[in-house]
Amino acid sequence: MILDKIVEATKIRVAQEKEVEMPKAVKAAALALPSDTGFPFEVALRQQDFNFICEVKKASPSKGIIAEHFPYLDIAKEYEVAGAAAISVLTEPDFFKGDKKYLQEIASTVKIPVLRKDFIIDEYQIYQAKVWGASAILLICACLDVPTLTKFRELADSLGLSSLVEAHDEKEVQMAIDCGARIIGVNNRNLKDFTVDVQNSVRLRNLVQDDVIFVSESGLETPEDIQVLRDNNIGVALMGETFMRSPNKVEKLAYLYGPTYYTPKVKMCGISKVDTIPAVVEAKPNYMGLVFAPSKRQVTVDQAKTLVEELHKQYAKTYSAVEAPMNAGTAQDSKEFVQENPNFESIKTVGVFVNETVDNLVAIANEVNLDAVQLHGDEDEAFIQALKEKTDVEVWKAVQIRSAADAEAWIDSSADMLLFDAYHKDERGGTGEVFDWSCLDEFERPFMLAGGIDSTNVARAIRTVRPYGIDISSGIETDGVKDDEKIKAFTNIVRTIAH
Ligand SMILES: O=C(O)c1ccccc1N[C@@H]1O[C@H](COP(=O)(O)O)[C@@H](O)[C@H]1O
Repeated sequence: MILDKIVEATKIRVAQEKEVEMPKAVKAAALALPSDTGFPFEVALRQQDFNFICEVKKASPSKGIIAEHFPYLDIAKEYEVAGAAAISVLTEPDFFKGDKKYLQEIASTVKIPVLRKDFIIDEYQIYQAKVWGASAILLICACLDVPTLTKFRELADSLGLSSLVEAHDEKEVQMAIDCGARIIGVNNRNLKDFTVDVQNSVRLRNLVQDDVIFVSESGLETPEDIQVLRDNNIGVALMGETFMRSPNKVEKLAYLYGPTYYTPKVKMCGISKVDTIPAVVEAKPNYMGLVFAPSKRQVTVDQAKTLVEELHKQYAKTYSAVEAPMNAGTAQDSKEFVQENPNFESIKTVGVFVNETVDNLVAIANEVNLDAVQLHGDEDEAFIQALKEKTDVEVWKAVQIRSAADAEAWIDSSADMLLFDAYHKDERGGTGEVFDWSCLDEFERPFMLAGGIDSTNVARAIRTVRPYGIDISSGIETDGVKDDEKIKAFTNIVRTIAH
């Protein structure tokens, strides 16, 4: 059987590797790394109602070479952008053409957790996985007995690594349960004859308790396959070949997930240069944000007026012929055009302030022609109510989140919109830091999600949090400057995944 051959080759490989890197040294290096990881692989696999582990795989014994051209880092980055929960990386060299460098480089590049996919028969390989940056290892029931599975799973736990324990039939599922697995994967491929039957994981699902993460592996290809898993209480799919053969992995994952049935509003914040306006107009977000608070993105009232006027002018020029053809071109300026075409919706403008007075807020909003003011300071409910009495512009309240209670405290606020951002001791916003979105799991009011949103996490943000809108600032910058290419890429991702 092929598995016996792989295990024999693995024994030889591990022996050779031990000659090159002494087990004592590898163990010491692994033990020197933090073990209080919080098991990000497991956390990620529970984050959404359905999650994908996407595999970086060059070849397999059953299919031969899958990817002649193998830009493994680009593939991994694309999986992250697409919204994969985790990435599986083959390190087995003889049969799967894997390599430790794939794991090392991918783990140090992406922010999502990485699984070492290999044939683990020796503790040495678990220490290696830790040193190479993995968050999880694969343990295969067909290669190990229950005492060894248990010992390896416990060792992985002690290092802060999760174990995906793979089974193929009833007996092996029982072995996985007996070794205390918290994640059980059922391989739909029979390693004896390579036949694939997606129903295999469905058939074995009921043998595993609900509190164990259940992964269906191999042979999955279509949205219908995924629906079958969902219908049978299976929340994770591990897929390799299907993704490897897809030229556009973002589109592929969106297709497998199916429609989101909503499109979040998008606010692009911290626009401070007229040069950026064409990219914003082309991207067509719902809101453009201008920062009036002290910040590297701060604009004066005069600069803001120019930016808003330029935005409306360029927007009208670009879209009026399509969206308001009757009056296109007759108005003298953009303000006049908007007045003459009340149904023509340009990009709305939001001013970002920290602890500004009510009078100043009203004056600036009028002068700049803002549609909303976003309050990022210590403004309380009484302040918001006082402000709302003096202006018709929308009032948004930004709240820094450390716990669910921080959001809950604002549930009854009279603010027109709540915006949740990452907590920072010294900064009021624009930090590029992400907070724990699970704090918003129970929050039942529309809100804007901010804080470190970028192209690599927006797909998961939309699918996991389903916010009313997404607010992005540093995520569309390079070296602190707004980047037209990032604005474009971000927009394409949101359009591809949310519809
Ligand atoms: O962007 C700023 O410089 C800023 C300064 C002061 C208050 C708020 C600010 N920006 C807001 O911060 C969040 C998150 O931004 P990021 O994507 O994490 O960089 C967003 O709401 C901005 O409007």
